[in-house]
Amino acid sequence: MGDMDPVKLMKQEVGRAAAAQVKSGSIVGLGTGSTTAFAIQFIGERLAAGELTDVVGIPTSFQASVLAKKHGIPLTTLDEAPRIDIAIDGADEVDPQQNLIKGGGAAHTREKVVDGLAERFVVVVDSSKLVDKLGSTFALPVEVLPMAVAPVTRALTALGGTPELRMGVNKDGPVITDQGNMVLDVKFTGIDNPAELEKTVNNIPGVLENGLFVGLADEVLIGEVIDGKASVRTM
Ligand SMILES: O=C(CO)[C@H](O)[C@H](O)COP(=O)(O)O
Repeated sequence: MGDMDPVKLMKQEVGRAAAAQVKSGSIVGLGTGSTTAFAIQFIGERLAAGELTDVVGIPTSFQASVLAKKHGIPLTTLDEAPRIDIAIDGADEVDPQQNLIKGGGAAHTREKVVDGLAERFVVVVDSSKLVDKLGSTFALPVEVLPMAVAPVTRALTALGGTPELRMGVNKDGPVITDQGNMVLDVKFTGIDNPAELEKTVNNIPGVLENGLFVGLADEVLIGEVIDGKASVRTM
């Protein structure tokens, strides 16, 4: 196990467990983020070892496609693929009903398309992501057309949220998504009805998609480190 940071270790083991679920001949939705990055790496390793054949990926972001190429996973698109057998993706919060907040990497719009189409959507998280109520630790990411940032900010404030425009790191100005839009991170003091809020927010003109994933997850794999030993459990 070495000296690997425990959070990284949890992410690695949960990524490995998700990659082990991929079968030969599958079309795989490839999520975004540091946990899914391990799953992508292990799918690539299984392909290279000949343990898996005929696997193609559908990336949920530019970053996922970069990683897939690096690890030798052939890619396809939703235009070409007749189905998605399994999608593997991370989350920023998971509640006891397996509802999620996603979008910490500003990729939630494409992620919802791909994860939502998958026959089986497997979520990979470390135990720090588990919450009793969504919105208690993480602000809700909302992708917004740049020309609509001001009115959408007002509408989200009227809903009781505190929106903040996500700013770039090592880049002046706001984060720009893969679609050329901006992201408002909206702090709520706990979300009582995620299904209703998901629809209400998406109904604001200028909103492309928000990070509430309600009723989409089929399985949540949780990485834990107990007494220095990494393990994976299902929810
Ligand atoms: O939703 C996401 C990207 O938009 C990620 O899946 C989420 O932010 C979790 O990332 P990580 O595995 O790095 O904690």
